[in-house]
Amino acid sequence: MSPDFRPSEMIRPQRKLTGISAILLPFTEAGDVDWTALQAHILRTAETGLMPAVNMDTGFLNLIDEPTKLRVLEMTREVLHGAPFCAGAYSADEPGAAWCADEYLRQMELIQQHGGMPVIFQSYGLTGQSSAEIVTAYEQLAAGCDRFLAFELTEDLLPFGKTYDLETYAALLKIPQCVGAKHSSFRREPEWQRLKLRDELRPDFKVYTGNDLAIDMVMYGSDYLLGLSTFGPDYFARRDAYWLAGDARFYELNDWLQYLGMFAFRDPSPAYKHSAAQFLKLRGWIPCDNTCPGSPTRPDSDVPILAEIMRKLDALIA
Ligand SMILES: N[C@@H](CC=O)C(=O)O
Repeated sequence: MSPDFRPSEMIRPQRKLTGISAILLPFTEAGDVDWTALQAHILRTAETGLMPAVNMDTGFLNLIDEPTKLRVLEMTREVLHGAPFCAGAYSADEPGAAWCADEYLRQMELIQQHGGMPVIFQSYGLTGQSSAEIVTAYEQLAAGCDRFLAFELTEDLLPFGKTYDLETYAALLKIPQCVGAKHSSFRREPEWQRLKLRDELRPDFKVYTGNDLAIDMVMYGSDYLLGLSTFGPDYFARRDAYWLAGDARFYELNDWLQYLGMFAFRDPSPAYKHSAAQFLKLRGWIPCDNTCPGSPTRPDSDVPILAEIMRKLDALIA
């Protein structure tokens, strides 16, 4: 990092944060999607003031089939009655696949028809290209919509994830339809660099932290699009209100949410989705903590630890 780069100078107190929450797709004992619980969680999230994001990693976008994706979009539109939401656009493929703009454009069109803003979920075909080709790919997608979010995902969560070089990121900032980007490298430095670049080149562009291991990146100018917030949109909404008000209670609430994030996203991090299900069951919000077939699980011994964190968080927002 260059010597002129001082994160402490980037802190932006009392800022109104934009929070987007990647909704967990819940499952029943029989292994089917629990549509009732999903509907309730989308609504609960929107009612706290966070924008729901469906069909993301937390929604098992790379594991669910087309009818399920479509039904999630339909349900989200119905339950939100015109309130804004985001949804992942993804073209399922294999290592070595060629870039497939047509399938992305089709998915983006579907999302927009349902009233959502597309989030470009990475794929082998997208990230397997050169930096210049990746920029061209986003430009192609921009021609198909008014607004979209880009998304850089850590390979720790999905093997086709990629963190772009800064030149590529700067090129994304030049695409008018790309109004923001979720950054999930799970590292602070590249996100600080992106914030710096954003401030220089395009201040209205939103850098959404996807760093569940450093949720205080919002203090430095990031907004957020997190999976962790699906565990407790109410906790996050309160934390954000404390930040806006300059209320010292922000810090302890953030500390406990971070403890939850560190625990849930520990190695193997893709199992965080089962941690989310265990936590939502403890909260009484879903009846079953089954996760999507094919997704890794956590041991039952995690449950008492999650319960202790939940009790602390509940006390902090009481
Ligand atoms: N939970 C996120 C992934 C991590 O950043 C998502 O669903 O996209």
